[in-house]
Amino acid sequence: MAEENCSYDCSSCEQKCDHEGAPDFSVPANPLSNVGKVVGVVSGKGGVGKSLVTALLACAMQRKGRQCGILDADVTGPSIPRMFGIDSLVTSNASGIIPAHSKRGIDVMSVNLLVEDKSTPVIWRGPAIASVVKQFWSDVIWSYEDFLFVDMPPGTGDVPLTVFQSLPVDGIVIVTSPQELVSMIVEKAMRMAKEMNVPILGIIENMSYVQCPECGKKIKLFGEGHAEETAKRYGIDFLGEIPLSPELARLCDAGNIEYFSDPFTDKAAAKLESLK
Ligand SMILES: Nc1ncnc2c1ncn2[C@@H]1O[C@H](COP(=O)(O)OP(=O)(O)OP(=O)(O)O)[C@@H](O)[C@H]1O
Repeated sequence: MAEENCSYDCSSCEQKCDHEGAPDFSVPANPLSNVGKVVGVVSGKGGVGKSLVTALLACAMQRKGRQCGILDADVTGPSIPRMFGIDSLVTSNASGIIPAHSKRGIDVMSVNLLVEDKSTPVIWRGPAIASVVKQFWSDVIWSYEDFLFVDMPPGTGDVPLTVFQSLPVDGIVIVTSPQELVSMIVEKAMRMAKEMNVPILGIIENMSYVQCPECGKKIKLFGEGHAEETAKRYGIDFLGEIPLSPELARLCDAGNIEYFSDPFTDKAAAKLESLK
């Protein structure tokens, strides 16, 4: 069969050809790596708090006694090291790159840990960025991780595609904010996940409300969010909402996100536990 007419679905095809199944773009992990579950964190657009949710999920699972790592695939906007207050450079040996460690032992790999001057912009084309992400999987020694969280760049471009094709992703968490067209974002993420054969673990809404410090009332700054009803409509788990919190912003800026006592990711953490 001509290559352009091939769906790579050999289960419904009787043609004899020289390939079996879809082309395999998977990249081998570093031989010294030992990774349990790989969880991608995605969003429809930038600035909705995807990196923050990635960090909070890793902190929540680490608190539960699970060893966690974060692969920062948001190469052009890496914010994970700053949230954890990591500014040293990573080191390497003959076997690979050794990730940095946060104060509470979360392993982190990010472009920002490779450059002295953190304000140097990464001005690379898509294929170069995608190749770096693959190296973060193949060259980094993720020596023992129960969970490796991948902070994806926003959208459905080159890099998310590379991550889905190259890494053994066990599931994705979608992060939305109340301002967004949630159903469109969820639909896009669902289609991509389906095509890539990756399960959607659920949706988390960030910046859902602000809690009045005087009376405790929840103020919906951006109006009513639609993440929960959208999740229901598509049969996806709604994993919770995170308020806009000045304390959280302050801890992020100070590199102390691990000290945020966070009840907001409990449901998501329980879902991740169930992956075991
Ligand atoms: N719920 C929140 N409360 C307080 N600050 C928040 C909250 N969510 C996000 N922020 C702050 O907003 C900024 C953007 O968040 P973050 O880097 O997680 O977004 P992002 O979706 O990963 O963005 P991008 O994809 O463009 O890198 C950060 O400085 C973070 O500290």
